[in-house]
Amino acid sequence: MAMSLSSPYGCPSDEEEEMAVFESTAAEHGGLARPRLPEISVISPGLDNRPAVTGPKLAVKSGLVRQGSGGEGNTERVKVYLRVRPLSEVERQKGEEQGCVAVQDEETLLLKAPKESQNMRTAERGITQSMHKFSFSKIFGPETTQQQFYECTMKNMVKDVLRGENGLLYTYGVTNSGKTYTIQGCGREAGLLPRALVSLFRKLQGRIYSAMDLKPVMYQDVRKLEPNEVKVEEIRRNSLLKEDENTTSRRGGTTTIWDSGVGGLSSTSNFTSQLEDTDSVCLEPDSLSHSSGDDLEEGVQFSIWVSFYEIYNEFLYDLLDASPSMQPRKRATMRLSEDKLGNTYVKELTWIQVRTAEEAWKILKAGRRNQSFASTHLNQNSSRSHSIFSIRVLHIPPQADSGQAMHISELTVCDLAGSERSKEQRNGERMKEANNINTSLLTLGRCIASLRHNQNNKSRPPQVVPFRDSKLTRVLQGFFCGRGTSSMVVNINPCASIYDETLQALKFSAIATQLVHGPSTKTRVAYILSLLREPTENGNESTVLEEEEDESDVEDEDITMLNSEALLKAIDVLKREVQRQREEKEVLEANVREQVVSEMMEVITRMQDGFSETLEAERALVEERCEDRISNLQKHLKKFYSQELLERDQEIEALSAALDTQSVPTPAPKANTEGLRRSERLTGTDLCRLRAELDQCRAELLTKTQELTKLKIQLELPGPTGTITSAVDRKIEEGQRNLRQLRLDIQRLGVDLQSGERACCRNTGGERLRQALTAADETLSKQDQILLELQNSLTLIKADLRRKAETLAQTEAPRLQLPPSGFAASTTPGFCKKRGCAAAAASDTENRPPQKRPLFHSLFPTRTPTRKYNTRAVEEANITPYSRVLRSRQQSPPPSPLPSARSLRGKY
Ligand SMILES: Nc1ncnc2c1ncn2[C@@H]1O[C@H](COP(=O)(O)OP(=O)(O)OP(=O)(O)O)[C@@H](O)[C@H]1O
Repeated sequence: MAMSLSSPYGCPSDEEEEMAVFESTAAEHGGLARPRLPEISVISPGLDNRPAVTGPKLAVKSGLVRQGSGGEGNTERVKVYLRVRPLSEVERQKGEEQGCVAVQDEETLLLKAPKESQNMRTAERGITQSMHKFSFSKIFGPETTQQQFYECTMKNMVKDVLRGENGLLYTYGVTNSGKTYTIQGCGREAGLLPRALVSLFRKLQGRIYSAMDLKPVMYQDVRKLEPNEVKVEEIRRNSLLKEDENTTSRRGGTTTIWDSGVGGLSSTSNFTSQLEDTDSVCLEPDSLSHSSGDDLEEGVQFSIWVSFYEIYNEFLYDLLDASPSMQPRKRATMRLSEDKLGNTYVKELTWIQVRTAEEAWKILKAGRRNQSFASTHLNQNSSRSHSIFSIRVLHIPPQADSGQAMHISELTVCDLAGSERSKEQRNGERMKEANNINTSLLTLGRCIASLRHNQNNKSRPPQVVPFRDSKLTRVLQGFFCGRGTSSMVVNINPCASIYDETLQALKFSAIATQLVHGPSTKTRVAYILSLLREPTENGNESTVLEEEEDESDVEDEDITMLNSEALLKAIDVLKREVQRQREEKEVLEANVREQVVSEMMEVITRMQDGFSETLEAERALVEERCEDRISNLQKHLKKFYSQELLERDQEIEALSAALDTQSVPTPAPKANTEGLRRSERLTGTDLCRLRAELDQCRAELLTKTQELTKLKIQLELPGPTGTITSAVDRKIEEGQRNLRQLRLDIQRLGVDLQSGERACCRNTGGERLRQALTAADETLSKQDQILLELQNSLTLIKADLRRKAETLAQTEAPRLQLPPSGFAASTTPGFCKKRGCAAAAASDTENRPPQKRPLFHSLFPTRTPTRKYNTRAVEEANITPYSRVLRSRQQSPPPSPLPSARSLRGKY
């Protein structure tokens, strides 16, 4: 989401500006209400007449709180310094100098909107003023030197940190306004940080604890290191220091590109940056000459550790962790964690022990090489991240081993990234950075506004301060909540072209100027002392404490000045207080737990109801689906079996048709017969085979019938009758043999058909098959009948022929004396014999016609022997093998033709 700079600070824009926020803008100038606005908008904490926030009730009473610039009775306000940087030559040539920034006095700044600014346009429409007045703790003009700035801003913080206080200094401003210049410096113009380091080490001369066995960890704890851990620390420290030396020796304008971890290659660290111009901390000879460590605690030694990290695109990167490489690589991010008291700290942050300012300087430079810089349209070497350099001072008492408490104090210097209109960034990565920078600065602004609101409205319920909304505010939270004091340096650039941005930055800082510090370490001491003055249970105040009260005033509220009796008393009071607070908390916790439990129970009940409803609905749905599936299955099964039955019926019809026509080949089993059961497939194959054999038999029968017909015709024709009859006899015999064979085959086929029909016709149109087979049998019977008739005719013919032969013999007897040569053969014994044979055969045939009788006997053993042959033959012809099957069926109960739908369903 692109954000413009119009209100990234939690400040309303000019249009929405509230009088309550920016204090007495109109009231100061005659109370003119809109639309007639005053010419100048006055934004100043000093002009706030309302009583500023008071600290802890009893702390004020005892007068322990330091007086701030806000006047008597106010707690100490947060120091907000303004630094105006000089215009560069190029900027002057571009006409940037339009007198829009004017320092009126040490605390007052006047802004006049230039012609082209947005502010001037809105002012011309009467919406806002074109001039704005701001007040700050101190304003530093363009001519201010680094040394002067240090003296007025950070020098005291260094003193405080050596006394055991924590301090934060952060720079804020539009990009290219001089923040990095102020913190780190440029060339020989060392900034606040190197000066602070030099000052610190000068004060600690001879008091440095050089062993590395005590290391700061977590929020503000100390850990004793094992010898092997000390070695690791030594290696890490030396490698960083060596890295600086190596880099210095190969310095020549090389640029290293680092992968920032999130958005690809976006961080550029230029070796020829401002800091690299100096190999050592360069300060004026007399700048810190008066520094001395006289006010340090007696016998205490100091171990100094530094860390350096940045917040880039809402990710934390350790700037001292990276080993140098010329290859782009992915940097590891760090996480924020909380100790058991809820204090936020950076987990796995590298802390390096330094023993001199030079070492600290080298570490700073080594870390800076890993920092995210990029070129923007306003600044060639713009910081794209918030960089945080921390110095932790371990106050090691002389008898540290004897269990005497060790103390830690910290000085943190934060160089915030410059705010900028994100829409002016054409590069996607720069735009993303700008958005993240603006978002975190916006959160910082909201936090400061909420803190101010809470401080000004003690009687109302406090607002939640959104520290958790950004990494920056989370890591700085402690400094806004009593961990120490914070100071803000607002940097501005007097260029006319960025007037609107400068105005917004100043409005943001105006809110910060109204902040007071949270209860500091000192005020906590005051709080303890105030507890000692609390009325005792019998209503009298502690006399010991009354004595100590004056003393504490005199001794500048130092608790260590109290005598042991008072301290013991204080401890007792504190113990009681702790006990009381614990009990309070327990009651509170019990209430909270009760509420949580009841709410949870409600939620669980609601969830239970919801689940039951869902379960019911699911069950109904599943039931419905199952029913649907069952009905679908039934439908499909029904369809499948109907189809199956239809196909079988068609097959049977085809079979019947084939049997009827005797010429149409039996249709081959369909390709989909694979799905049929094995028995059905076997039956189908057998049927085919049987049909083929039946057809063959019929064809043979037809041939024989034709031959018989031919013979009959031949017999009617005149000719050598003996030859003809004998040939006919042979043929008849042959035909009879064939017929016997055929009948045997038919009998076998009948049996096979019977079994096949049993297997196949149970579920199909068996009736039709039966009819077809009956018809076939009838045809066969008719043919048998014809054959019988033929045989009878043949017998008659033979008898006729015999008679004729006898007649002929009688008529030819006289001629036997002189038989003609043509009849010699017929009068030969062979001939007679043949004739005799023929007669015998005829009589035999007559006595034993037809040859099929034994076959019919075997086929139809039930025929009545008393009947005449012809009747029997007809009967036997009517009793076909299939009719036997039918008869046997009629005797046994018929199988059910089709399985019921119920049995099918049960089967599947
Ligand atoms: N007081 C000053 N005297 C002389 N030159 C200055 C002063 N302040 C800033 N400059 C110069 O102005 C330029 C921009 O300064 P600097 O890089 O410190 O800005 P910045 O606010 O840190 O920018 P960014 O937020 O983009 O990092 C630098 O060239 C610096 O040397």
